[in-house]
Amino acid sequence: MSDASLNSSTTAPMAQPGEAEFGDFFALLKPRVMTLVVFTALVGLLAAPVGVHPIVGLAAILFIAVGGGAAGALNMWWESDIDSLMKRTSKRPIPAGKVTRDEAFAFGVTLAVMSVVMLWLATNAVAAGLLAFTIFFYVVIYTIGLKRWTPQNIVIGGAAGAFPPMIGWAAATGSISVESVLMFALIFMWTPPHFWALALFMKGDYHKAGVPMLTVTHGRKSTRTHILVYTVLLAVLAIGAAFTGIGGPIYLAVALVLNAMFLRDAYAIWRRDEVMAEADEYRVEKKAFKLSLYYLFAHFTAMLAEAALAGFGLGGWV
Ligand code: HEM
Ligand SMILES: CC(C)=CCC/C(C)=C/CC/C(C)=C/COP(=O)(O)OP(=O)(O)O
Repeated sequence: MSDASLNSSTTAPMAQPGEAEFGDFFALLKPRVMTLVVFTALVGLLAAPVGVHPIVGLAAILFIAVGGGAAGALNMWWESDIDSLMKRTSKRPIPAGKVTRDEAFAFGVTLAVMSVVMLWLATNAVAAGLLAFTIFFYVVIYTIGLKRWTPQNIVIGGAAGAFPPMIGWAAATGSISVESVLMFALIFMWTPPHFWALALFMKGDYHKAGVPMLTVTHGRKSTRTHILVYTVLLAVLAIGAAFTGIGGPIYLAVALVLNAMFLRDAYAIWRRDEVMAEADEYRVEKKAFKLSLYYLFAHFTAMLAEAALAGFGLGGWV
């Protein structure tokens, strides 16, 4: 490879326009993270007390997925400089020299506009407006605004990832309700412990890239305390939600088990120091991160089960 085809700030290869393959564009959509995003949107849509025609429901979920993917592509467009510095992200399509920044930008904007317009045509203006706002929030407020500026980036920016069930609910009902706001709140409170557990074992990455994550600005001990505090608040919210319109006995059982497990892990993380964590290669932190994914999946599955039973006149506490 000639020097001219290397990126000047790193030794990463530079992409040539038009050479990217389908898989490279697909990777820009952050498909793995978006699976859970799309699942929470699906639960929002199905749990709503208004029946949706299956074709309309399928179209709505597809457009929400495309909108989420577009937001991921625009995030990678803006962050290609720091992505090339971090081990975890250095193989992404732009730093790996597969897709140019201009291609990623055009791809992201096209899909973002298309997803919003199509969701509007398929469902209603409230759902489309929420999708547009979510994309804007993730790309402009979180990625361009907060992420490189404040360690509260995750706490505030996490709202972006909490909107999808509200979008799903709005696609079915055309409105926002207490139930969909509760789903939002659950993801909002869940995001900080989900991310900070990972930040603890992705040691050095954010430091190297100069991103002011809590681990970098306030240190690792403080991050451990933050995880515990947020997990306690999350448990109160998640268990309390069992006694609202999205809950019921099945949800309560799931919430009690999962929150006990998550609290146990958060407490173990808080009790540890770096020497202990280094010794077992961050086993507890890795376990908590993995559990965070099951945690959210299980809570939303339980909400879906309650809503399905309600359809037969059996859900909730009545
Ligand atoms: C600002 C908020 C969030 C931040 C900073 C964050 C950060 C991360 C990071 C850095 C990873 C590591 C894996 C990767 O690079 O792909 C990850 C994984 C993951 N996140 Fe999050 N996350 C956030 C919110 C969410 C939300 C809202 C969801 C879904 C509702 C979610 C679902 C997932 C899933 C499913 C994975 C595992 C992906 C895999 O298997 O590789 N995250 N998250
Ligand atoms: C419908 C719609 C628009 C949904 C968007 C959902 C959304 C905003 C999810 C956020 C999850 C996510 C990819 C976080 C990564 O944070 P990061 O970008 O800081 O992580 P990185 O370091 O891996 O790039």
